[in-house]
Amino acid sequence: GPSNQQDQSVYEERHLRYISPLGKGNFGSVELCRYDPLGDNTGELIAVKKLQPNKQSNLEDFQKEINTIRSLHCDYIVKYRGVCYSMGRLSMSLVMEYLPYGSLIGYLEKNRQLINNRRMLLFASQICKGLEYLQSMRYVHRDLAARNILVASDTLVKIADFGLTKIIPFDKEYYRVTHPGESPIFWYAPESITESKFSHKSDVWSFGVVLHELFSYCEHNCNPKRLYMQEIGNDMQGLSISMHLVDILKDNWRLPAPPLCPPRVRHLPQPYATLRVA
Ligand SMILES: CCS(=O)(=O)N1CC(CC#N)(n2cc(-c3nc(Nc4ccc(C(=O)OC(C)(C)C)cc4)nc4[nH]ccc34)cn2)C1
Repeated sequence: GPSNQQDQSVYEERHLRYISPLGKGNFGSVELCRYDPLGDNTGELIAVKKLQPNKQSNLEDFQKEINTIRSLHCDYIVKYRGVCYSMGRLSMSLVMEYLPYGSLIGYLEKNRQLINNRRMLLFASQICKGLEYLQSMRYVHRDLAARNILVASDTLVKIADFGLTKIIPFDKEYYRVTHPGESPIFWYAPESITESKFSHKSDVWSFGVVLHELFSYCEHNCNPKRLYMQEIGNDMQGLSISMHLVDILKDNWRLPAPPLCPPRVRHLPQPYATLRVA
């Protein structure tokens, strides 16, 4: 690969210094490491994603995730750095840029007082531009949520975690998933719940839920899951949660605008109102 360390593409495991855990999911986990070939602690900090050594997480999906993130070059999408092979265990890890401020959820909860509407709209526009870039590459993210948005600085956020991302076939407008798996249904558009159909439009729906999280400052007592369950809980009749959710959405119930949401965001101008958002 290119000479300087920044564009490194293969990282040698022997120079990787584990520092701390950064995040965890069903099939993978992300760790903070320092890549320190000189052994003098001057190496760069990197985020390393490993597969959980359980049976379900399969290497093929991880390989697809690596190929996806490697093909993305956008200021509003977390950057691929390279891969690290661990021969002994015949497995590999994904090396990415380390975003020091962590997930958007923790950042909003911690810095709530300091963040005004102007900054909130800046973050929203950056996520929107990241999504626009993904759509220009025919990718559907399928897991757009505040938990998967990372904070690079006080004025920059990036879309991360491409574990569920799919490419829309050239002759279709949507991607149909065969195995719904662990679905984040409270961020899903109705057609994704009922027909496992994912498209640029369903990503826009999820972006609407992310806007709700943003203007709720990711407060856990008004997160989308809790608000939807409160609404559904009132008429639980044995149907599955997802069927109840689709019912209230088809009855045009929507997440209530967060109390602190500015009027111009609360009431989108008419043309945008047709943009189905959560
Ligand atoms: C879903 C399966 S998953 O396991 O693959 N996985 C979880 C996932 C969700 C998303 N997105 N994730 C990505 C990162 C991540 N974090 C960072 N920085 C930081 C910096 C600070 C902190 C922090 O203060 O944390 C504590 C716990 C509050 C001390 C956390 C993270 N930089 C990154 N660069 C590339 C990825 C990446 C973490 N979790 C993707």
